[in-house]
Amino acid sequence: MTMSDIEPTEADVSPPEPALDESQSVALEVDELTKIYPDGTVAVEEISFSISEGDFCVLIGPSGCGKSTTLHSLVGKIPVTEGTIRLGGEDITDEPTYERDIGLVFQDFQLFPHLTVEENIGYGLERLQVDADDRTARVEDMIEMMRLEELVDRHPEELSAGQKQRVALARSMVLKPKLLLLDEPLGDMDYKLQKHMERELLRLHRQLDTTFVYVTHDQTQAMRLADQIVVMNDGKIEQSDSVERVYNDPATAFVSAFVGDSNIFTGELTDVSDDGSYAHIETPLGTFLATTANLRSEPTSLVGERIPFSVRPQYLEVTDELDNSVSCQVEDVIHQPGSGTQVILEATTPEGAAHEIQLKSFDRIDPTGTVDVGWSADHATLLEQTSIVDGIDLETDILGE
Ligand SMILES: Nc1ncnc2c1ncn2[C@@H]1O[C@H](COP(=O)(O)OP(=O)(O)OP(=O)(O)O)[C@@H](O)[C@H]1O
Repeated sequence: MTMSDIEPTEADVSPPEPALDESQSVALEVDELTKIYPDGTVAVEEISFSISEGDFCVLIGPSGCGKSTTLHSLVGKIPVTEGTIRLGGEDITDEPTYERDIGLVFQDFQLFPHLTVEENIGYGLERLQVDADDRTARVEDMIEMMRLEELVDRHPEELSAGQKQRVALARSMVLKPKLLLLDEPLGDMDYKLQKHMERELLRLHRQLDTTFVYVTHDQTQAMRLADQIVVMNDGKIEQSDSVERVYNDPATAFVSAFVGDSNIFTGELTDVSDDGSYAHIETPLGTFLATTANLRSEPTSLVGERIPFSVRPQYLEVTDELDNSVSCQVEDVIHQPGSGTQVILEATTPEGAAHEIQLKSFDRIDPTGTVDVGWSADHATLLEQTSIVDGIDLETDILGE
């Protein structure tokens, strides 16, 4: 089979969109930030990203990847080792916390227990010696916006988790910061309350028109909230992009596996089409055609190398008429009301090794049958290699040698 024998069935490879809308101005710019703790731990290493004004940016990544270190560096709670932080164009890297114009809402809210809701909200303005009339007007505005009118005289111990969160937000927002940082503020809430508070946060974000940076390790929450997602892994940034691009065009194998479900195949890149858009990957399950659109390296420089590609479950179809197909045994059919059916399949290599494949289907699938599963080359995204994904070694555990 030569490359020219195969034309992709869906030639809808659109050029990559810019991560940031260029009509918006940049609120925050982090450039080559490194933090090494006194014991020598390199918590973040040369990370760079920027956020447009008014955007809701979510920082995600597994535990220990450096999210809190990044947040605490932004707010000035810890000194950075190298790099610069700019807010609204101004270098704030060495400024003290109170001069940074950045608000921070903690997971446990850290409200003052001896103060009422109203006093908690007004506390920062009083410390800044804002005059009494202005202070009263701003606190009243916040109370109205956060729908806290009925609760102004209560103390924090008399509030629910959701109400505490609204007070914590009000206390930060009344100071009109340029940037609001939220450190897993919904982490301890039950599922239903979390969903409710997510909607509240989105409403407030729209109303306040402030730039938000929100930290979580919950990727589904990130997808619901974010305009922009920064995916971190092991102290580095894997991808900083719009939600759509992180999901549909993951830059690395780590992003593909961490954000949403994906099928990852690994094999040797054997040849590249004349225009460089597609490549053949020879895997133990067969040779597949995949798009090179997301590769950072020149595709021809990867000929002969082992490289993964990913296909999202919704892009697999029960057919042998697309660019790629493989015969699979149906292992499990899980019906999910409202969102179709998730099918777990198993493809077996000639050597007898099994490879699990997931697909979403609205068709009826015989739970005991064998099916041909196919996907177009444009939905098979070649990825830059990251060797460890959530403890899975792509080289040895997924279609390894
Ligand atoms: N004060 C410190 N001294 C030394 N190492 C630290 C310190 N604080 C954090 N670390 C280390 O730095 C790395 C990044 O930690 P960080 O808390 O930023 O990660 P995280 O992504 O926020 O994790 P989690 O989601 O679990 O909160 C980890 O290896 C952690 O052990």
